[in-house]
Amino acid sequence: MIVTGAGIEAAAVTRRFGSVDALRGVDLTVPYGQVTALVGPNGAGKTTLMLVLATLLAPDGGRVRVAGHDVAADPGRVRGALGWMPDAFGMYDHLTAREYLAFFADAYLLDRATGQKRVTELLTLFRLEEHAGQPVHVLSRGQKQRLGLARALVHSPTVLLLDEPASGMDPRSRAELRDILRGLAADGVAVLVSSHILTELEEIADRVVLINHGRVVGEHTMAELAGLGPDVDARGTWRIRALRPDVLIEVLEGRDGLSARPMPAGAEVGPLSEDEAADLLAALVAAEARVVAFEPVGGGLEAAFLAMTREER
Ligand SMILES: Nc1ncnc2c1ncn2[C@@H]1O[C@H](COP(=O)(O)OP(=O)(O)OP(=O)(O)O)[C@@H](O)[C@H]1O
Repeated sequence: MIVTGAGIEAAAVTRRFGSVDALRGVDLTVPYGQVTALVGPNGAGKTTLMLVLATLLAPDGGRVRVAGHDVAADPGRVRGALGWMPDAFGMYDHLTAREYLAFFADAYLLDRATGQKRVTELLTLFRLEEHAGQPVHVLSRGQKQRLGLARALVHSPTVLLLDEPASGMDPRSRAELRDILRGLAADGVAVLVSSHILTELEEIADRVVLINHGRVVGEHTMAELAGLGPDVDARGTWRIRALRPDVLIEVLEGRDGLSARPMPAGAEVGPLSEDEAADLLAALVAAEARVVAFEPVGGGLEAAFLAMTREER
């Protein structure tokens, strides 16, 4: 395990497709021992960046080191140190789940005994033992996602890249994914994960890198985002429940320019800053709406995401 430097160090990375500048000078550091989230709207450049980091797409300019190795000069060493789970990946459908993992253990040149032990460990970790003998094509989407993550971990990588890993997973699998990623970070692995499911990232990630139009536009620790205060230009959606929903709706309708969506026994309102939310709560209490819940949806990360994309909507 490399303990100095960072798992990923990218500087001024550019990549163009025809007339589209997908990456316009990305600087990114992914430290060991942490989960870093890569968050941005559709088309921001996340997948393009992940492909560059995974040595699968050559950048036009800039410098990228993964686990201390240059992606252009030393792609073999990068791949040896890197676990990669793309958002859509091929499966060798007629192999069984166990054969599939054993194939990758061979590809990473693990000796037979170590490979078999590792495959069994991963089948257990991802609750796939009872499917070990089944062909991959009969697995459900969520089971395939779990197998894909197991595949990425076969060679015990020190840097892990995951593009939308939670899509298709049920709540239990997602909770397990969270525990597995936290466990890998605790073991010193540098994890970079992209996702649109912001509430989940808040539980998984230590820090978030916001990307938009091919550039990094913000970096925050989760602790910073949790503490976004009234002086921060970030507005989020708030979920309100009240024992008198009729009074709640009356107050919301009486406030000019407020965007509200009714929900069972309450409403979602926003985007609102913390200051505006505090004013609204005071008005609801004064009107005796009997408020039992008033909370931000998605928390600080959603607020930061909405602030980043607000100008475009
Ligand atoms: N092979 C390609 N050929 C042409 N344009 C491409 C190619 N790959 C990506 N692009 C363009 O580059 C930009 C960034 O795309 P990218 O897939 O990296 O975004 P993303 O952030 O992963 O988006 P999403 O959240 O929708 O997956 C987009 O404008 C996209 O159309």
